Amino acid sequence: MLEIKNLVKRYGKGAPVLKDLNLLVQGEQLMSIIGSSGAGKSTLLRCVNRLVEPTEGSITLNGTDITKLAAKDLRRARRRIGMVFQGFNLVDRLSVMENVQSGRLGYISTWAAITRRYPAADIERAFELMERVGIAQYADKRADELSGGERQRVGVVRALMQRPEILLADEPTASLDPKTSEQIMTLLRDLARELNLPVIINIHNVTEAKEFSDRIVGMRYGRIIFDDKPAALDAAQMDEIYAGTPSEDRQEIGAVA
Ligand SMILES: Nc1ncnc2c1ncn2[C@@H]1O[C@H](COP(=O)(O)OP(=O)(O)OP(=O)(O)O)[C@@H](O)[C@H]1O
Repeated sequence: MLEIKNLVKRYGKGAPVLKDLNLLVQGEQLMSIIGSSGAGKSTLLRCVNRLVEPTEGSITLNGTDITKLAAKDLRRARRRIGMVFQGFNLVDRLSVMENVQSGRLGYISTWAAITRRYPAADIERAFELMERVGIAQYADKRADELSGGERQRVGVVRALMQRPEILLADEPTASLDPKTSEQIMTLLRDLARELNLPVIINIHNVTEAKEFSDRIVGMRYGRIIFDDKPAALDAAQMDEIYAGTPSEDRQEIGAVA
């Protein structure tokens, strides 16, 4: 369970971009964060693993307040938080298996990692996960030989190798074509259920968010102004979340009822 309480983020001496934000996320649900550009979606996601330092408030993951941790404990806590990126963040010249095993860095010895002598249990788990997401046949291929959708599957498996307690995905489909995007969203939704894993996705495409999420959080100017099931996201709510966003931009992302 992730519990965010009274979270405030200020960059430097600027006005807060997250304003006293509260959020509770439990297992087995795919939650999408939507909102216009600059609403604070990325900042919120990045506060959870402290890629961005929160200014005030607490972020508690299954009993551990992440905001209170010093370097060593923070490193340990970060292993419990999986992250999937828009640009996949793979090492192109390494194989799929090597990329996947990098999710276990911090668990295995540096020597084992350098010599690529991964524990048998890690190899077995990697194959199980790769088979689950449909990339096992590419284990020995270089990451840059794969398509975008396949690369994002590698990113997902790498994150799952950590056995995370929560999975954060920052615009995971923004670099993909519509059909592949749908496949990745389906995969993330199904994995949330299968692994009883809360998945939080920061996403621009409202059509996808509505189709695949169990819950949608709408942000505006650093605050949550909508938090409900997708079906509850009506025209009035959408107008509030996207007020000021040009209508052609809203059409493009499906931010119209
Ligand atoms: N490193 C930074 N330094 C200063 N201001 C920042 C920094 N990162 C983000 N901001 C500001 O914080 C606000 C929220 O940005 P954030 O990227 O979290 O929004 P977002 O909703 O994710 O936007 P987008 O959809 O465009 O990615 C914006 O006003 C942005 O300019």
